[in-house]
Amino acid sequence: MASVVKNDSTHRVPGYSSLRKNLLHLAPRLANLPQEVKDDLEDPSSRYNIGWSHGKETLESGKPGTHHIVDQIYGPKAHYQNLNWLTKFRNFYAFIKLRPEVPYMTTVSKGMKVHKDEGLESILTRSRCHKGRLLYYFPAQQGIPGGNSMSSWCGWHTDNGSLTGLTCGIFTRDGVEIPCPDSSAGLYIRTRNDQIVKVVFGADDIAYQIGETAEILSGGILRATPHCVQAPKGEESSGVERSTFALFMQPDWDEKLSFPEEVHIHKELIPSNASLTYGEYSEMVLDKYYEKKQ
Ligand SMILES: O=C(O)CCC(=O)C(=O)O
Ligand SMILES: [Fe+2]
Repeated sequence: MASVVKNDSTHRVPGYSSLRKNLLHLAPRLANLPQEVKDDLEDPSSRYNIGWSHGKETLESGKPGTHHIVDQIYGPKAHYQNLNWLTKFRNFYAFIKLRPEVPYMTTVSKGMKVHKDEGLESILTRSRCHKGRLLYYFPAQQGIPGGNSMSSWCGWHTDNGSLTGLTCGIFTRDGVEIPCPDSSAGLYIRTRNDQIVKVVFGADDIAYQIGETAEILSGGILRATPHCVQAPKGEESSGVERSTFALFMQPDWDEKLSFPEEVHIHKELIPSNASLTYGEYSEMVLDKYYEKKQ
């Protein structure tokens, strides 16, 4: 994990506490809308990267990602312009309110030089393609095979962007916030020396994870953080849902990336000494995790 930043007087995001709460409480509301409303928010042409997505992503060697997501791309991007889904669901203008965090978060990446004279910070600062994802985890069915595994809510994976900012998730039952009955539920990461660690941070803090693009562009100096999400277990956990928000900071779609000779991740996808745009690279990775575009 890159770091956990305290939302204290030195790093304060104005109004963060209420923005977080208001946003996260929208997740169960959206997830419980009638199916036809959610169908209308789907966008297959972006391979469910914006709008409503339920069980479309495949993580951890063929295991479906059991999480359910709503995404919004900030800023213009031809690839995503065919669906202005915000106009369909006005409440999600809350996403836009979190936008001022983007430059704040990029300061974390200060000093991470990705090639000769270009820092990750400048690539991320000029990017208009940061992606917000409101996540909702449906209550886990108790007593099903595999339900006890550490990755029972979301399979092990690394994020595709450069740096991911995560809010502290909330647990709810029927949309009402509750303390989680099982303290082992939540986000886990694997460290560089192969230890599995539960990520614990405060309601007003933001956790940052390193993504694949930062690993690739730094030639492996930075390492993408493998992570998964565990569902709560036991009878008293029935009906417990989880909601959180991830901000994937990533280069612009058209940003030309020079990949180092030695690539440590997605080796099979990236030709050696490749010069790809971030968009081309993303499409390759999406082919791996989603059904190929027809
Ligand atoms: O739910 C979380 O805390 C993490 C979500 C996540 O890993 C993702 O959306 O890529
Ligand atoms: Fe992730």
